[in-house]
Amino acid sequence: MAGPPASLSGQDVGSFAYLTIKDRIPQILTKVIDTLHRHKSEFFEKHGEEGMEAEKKAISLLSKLRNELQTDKPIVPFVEKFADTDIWNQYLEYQQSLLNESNGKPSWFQSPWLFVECYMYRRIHEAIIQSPPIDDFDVFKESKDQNFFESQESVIALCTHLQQLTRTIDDLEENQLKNEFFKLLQISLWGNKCDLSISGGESSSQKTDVLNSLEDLKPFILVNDLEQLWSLLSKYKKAGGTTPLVRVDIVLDNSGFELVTDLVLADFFLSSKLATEIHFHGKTIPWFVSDTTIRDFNWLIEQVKSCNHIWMSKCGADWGKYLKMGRWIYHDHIFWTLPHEYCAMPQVAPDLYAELQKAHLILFKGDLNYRKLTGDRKWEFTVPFHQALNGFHPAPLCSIRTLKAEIQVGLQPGQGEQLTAAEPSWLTGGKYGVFQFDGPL
Ligand SMILES: O=P(O)(O)OC[C@@]1(O)O[C@H](CO)[C@@H](O)[C@@H]1O
Ligand SMILES: [Mn+2]
Repeated sequence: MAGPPASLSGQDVGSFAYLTIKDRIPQILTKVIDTLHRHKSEFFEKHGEEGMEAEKKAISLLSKLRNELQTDKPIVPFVEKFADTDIWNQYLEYQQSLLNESNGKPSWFQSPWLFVECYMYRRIHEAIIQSPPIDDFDVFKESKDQNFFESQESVIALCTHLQQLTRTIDDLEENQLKNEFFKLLQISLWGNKCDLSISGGESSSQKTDVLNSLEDLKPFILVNDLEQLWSLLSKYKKAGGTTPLVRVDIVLDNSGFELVTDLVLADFFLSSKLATEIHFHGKTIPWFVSDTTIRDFNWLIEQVKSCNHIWMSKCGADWGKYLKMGRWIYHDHIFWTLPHEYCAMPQVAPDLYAELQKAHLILFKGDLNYRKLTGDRKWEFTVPFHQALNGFHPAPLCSIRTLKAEIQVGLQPGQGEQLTAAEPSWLTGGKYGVFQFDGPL
């Protein structure tokens, strides 16, 4: 049998991968440098001269990185010792070995896009950890927080909706409950439109009322496996306590508005008794601009809790309690910020794979997770999702993703071609979305 297809790469001039490496990534780096500049006086107040020196050092390392990228220099190994340094450098050697026949060195435009894009964020982190005492500065924190504040109205609307729903949830008929479940899943899907790396780090918050737009957005869901999710979870609920623990894992994506939609969904899982335990998975380092770290997760819940709105603060208080009681559990693992595709998880991070195997359902949020699930490869549009997962089946899983990269599998024959003819940017504009399920029911 033929192996999986080639990786998306900057080699394909004019592709979204190429344009990302050429334009979007340098733009993000420039923004990071600017952020450090703007915090100069804060570093001085906190750390004196040493803080100023550290800022200078980080900026010079980042400028060097931007130059390497823009002149398509070879990818160089990491020097600073960190928890994942050896794994990263081994992966770099592996990429090198793939090129050995042609005697080339992996460079920015010649290597797989997934690899170089992850590498760029890891190099930003290296520049920061090499610059103590500002080595725990999150260069993206400001924009993540801004995204949350700018989405305030939508957050209030969502929290109010959730609180009204949970007050009467036990009286709902099965069909009504299913309807509400589908609504919150769709909100979580469209919440994924708001990531900050696609907009080159520019503000991209939620300003419209998603709740009232769901019907209008339905035609843009290209694969809709929501029924499978319902069958799977309602089966446990109907069995009435024969499976006393029902665990749903959510592999988080972006902080800000998207995280609120995920927490609202996670709250609903518990209130509806469709699940008894929610496990969240976040990033250990700042990643793809808007991704959630433990600091973002705690910060956001604290913000929701201390807000001057009765239903919003009630949500925050409930969420704090879930965490205290262990009904919500937050995990992080270095694997999520490695460049590997997920089919490599059993070898690279067997502990994480074993953890995921305990779930009854795993939800993978966002575009980058989709790219890693499918290996970021040039699959035909009609290849089944199960096949593109390439052996990654820890538990029943579902990708909840708006399309922001030139990759999509599991479509009907002709569907992809029709979309291409009608709307050339359908794969990358974030306008379309999928709920794509894999697993036994
Ligand atoms: O995973 P997310 O937050 O949905 O999207 C991350 C993302 O914006 O980053 C890349 C562009 O730099 C794209 O693959 C993708 O659209
Ligand atoms: Mn993201």
